[in-house]
Amino acid sequence: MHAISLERKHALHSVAATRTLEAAAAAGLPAHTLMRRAGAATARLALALAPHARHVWIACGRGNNGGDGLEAALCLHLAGRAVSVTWLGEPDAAPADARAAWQRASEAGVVFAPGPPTDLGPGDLCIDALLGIGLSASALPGGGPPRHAPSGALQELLQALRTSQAMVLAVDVPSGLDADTGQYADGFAPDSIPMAPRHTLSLLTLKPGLFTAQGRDACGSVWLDDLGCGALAPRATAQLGTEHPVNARPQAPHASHKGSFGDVAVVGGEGLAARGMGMTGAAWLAARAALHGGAGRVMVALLDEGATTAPPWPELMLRRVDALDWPQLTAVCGCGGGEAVRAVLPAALARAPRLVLDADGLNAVAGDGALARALRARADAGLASILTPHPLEAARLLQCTTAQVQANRLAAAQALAGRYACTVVLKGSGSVTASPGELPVINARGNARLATAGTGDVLAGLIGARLAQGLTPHQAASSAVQAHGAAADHWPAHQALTASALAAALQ
Ligand SMILES: NC(=O)C1=CN([C@@H]2O[C@H](COP(=O)(O)OP(=O)(O)OC[C@H]3O[C@@H](n4cnc5c(N)ncnc54)[C@H](OP(=O)(O)O)[C@@H]3O)[C@@H](O)[C@H]2O)[C@@H](O)CC1
Ligand SMILES: Nc1ncnc2c1ncn2[C@@H]1O[C@H](COP(=O)(O)OP(=O)(O)O)[C@@H](O)[C@H]1O
Ligand SMILES: [K+]
Repeated sequence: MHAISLERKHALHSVAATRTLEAAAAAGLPAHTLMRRAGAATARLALALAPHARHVWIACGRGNNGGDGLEAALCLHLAGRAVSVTWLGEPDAAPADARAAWQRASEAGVVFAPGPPTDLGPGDLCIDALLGIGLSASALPGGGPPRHAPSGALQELLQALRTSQAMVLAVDVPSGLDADTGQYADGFAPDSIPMAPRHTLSLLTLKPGLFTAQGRDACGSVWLDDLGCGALAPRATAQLGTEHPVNARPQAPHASHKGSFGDVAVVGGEGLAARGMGMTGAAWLAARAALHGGAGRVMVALLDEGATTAPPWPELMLRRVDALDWPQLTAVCGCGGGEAVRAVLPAALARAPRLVLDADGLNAVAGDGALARALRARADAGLASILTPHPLEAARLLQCTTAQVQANRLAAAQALAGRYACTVVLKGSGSVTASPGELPVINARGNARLATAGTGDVLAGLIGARLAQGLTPHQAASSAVQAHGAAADHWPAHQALTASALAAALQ
């Protein structure tokens, strides 16, 4: 068992892949072995997390997730801990593994109670073994009419886990969360983020939904125990994090010059005169991030007719769009681009060998079939493209709703990558980078301090810098997303995180 470090990459497996592994592992082991291992692992982690708990309360559901909880109760009881269990199951209706666990726990004298002890305090521990990967998919948003609604008893136990002052350890997955998508099933989403610390012990595999959408808030710290079956794991569904260098310009040769690190041109920043909304700041932010991200030369082509302002940073060079030498550039197109960016896109799509398309550049493609076809054609011409939509922009590109994108972020990013034959970064908590033929990467770095205007422009600039320095689109995008998130994670608590400061902090 180990805590999941975000400093290195990890394989992620869908529920279906985990079920395949579970079946293969169970076939080679005596009956009930996996559940006993799961219970023992849960008990070990419980003892490590709350060594001084006066009481451990375990909420167990009717299925095998509840069976893991019963096995954990037995181990903790045998270790001399004060344990009580609330079990929603019945021996006659329980699956075989869970029934055996109930029998062993009962015979050993584990205490069963209708609800949690009334005096659970901050030093105590709750274990959430209500629902695991058997959560019915029909209850998920968009999954059709729900077969289940959470019963009153289940709701009460969930509420007790969420309002308890005691730390909560979730077995396999926080109950009600879909382990594939990170979305709660209907009726399971909490009203607010719980105050007590959360831990999640994922069993057999790490699942993608633990790290994207609602997953990060639901899980807290994530641990993995492969139950001794890691060697049987099937092909990964996705990857958590990346090991590409956080600093994309490590140990450059002495005989380098500024042309060795690529030219980035940021094209965007509609002026105030066009529609009464000045967005030139977005272009400067992307340019500054490209500079700090290690690009050799950074140019800015503002979509601001008649602007004669000097660059706010002298390292940045102003260019008119018609003076851009497209074939030599990595173009970052769309940041603050407004309506004006539409006119520039045909040239950018046709001529830029490396293109990062952000914000209004994406909206223009979503609303114009000719631009969409031009984007799609770039792959056949050997031109590299990266799209960086947030969920609303992704929904426009996929002609669906934001809720549908969020319902399965991994699938949405992969669908976009397939549709446009390019790399896609679907932003938001647990950003997903998907590219045709590559394992998608979920980034679990970053936090809500990034939810401030302009951080997306900074990301686009950083991706551009990495693409200009020769990383593949998938590497450039996934490593930049990780570096952007890591910068936010390391941000001093007492210091405001603004997009400008973030751009300057990048390396
Ligand atoms: N087998 C093994 O080898 C191993 C399995 N392991 C463990 O088993 C877990 C998977 O167990 P599982 O398949 O029994 O599913 P589980 O998560 O307990 O849920 C099923 C229960 O929930 C109910 N239910 C479902 N949806 C619902 C909803 N929306 N609202 C309300 N109720 C809902 C459903 O009701 P039913 O459909 O029966 O009416 C049933 O009672 C896995 O996460 C891991 O912890 C480990 O020990 C490793 C080895
Ligand atoms: N809660 C969050 N957790 C992690 N990352 C976040 C969160 N909120 C925003 N971000 C990140 O911040 C950036 C915001 O980008 P975007 O929505 O395009 O903003 P803007 O257009 O203002 O620049 C994205 O990289 C996104 O993933
Ligand atoms: K659970």
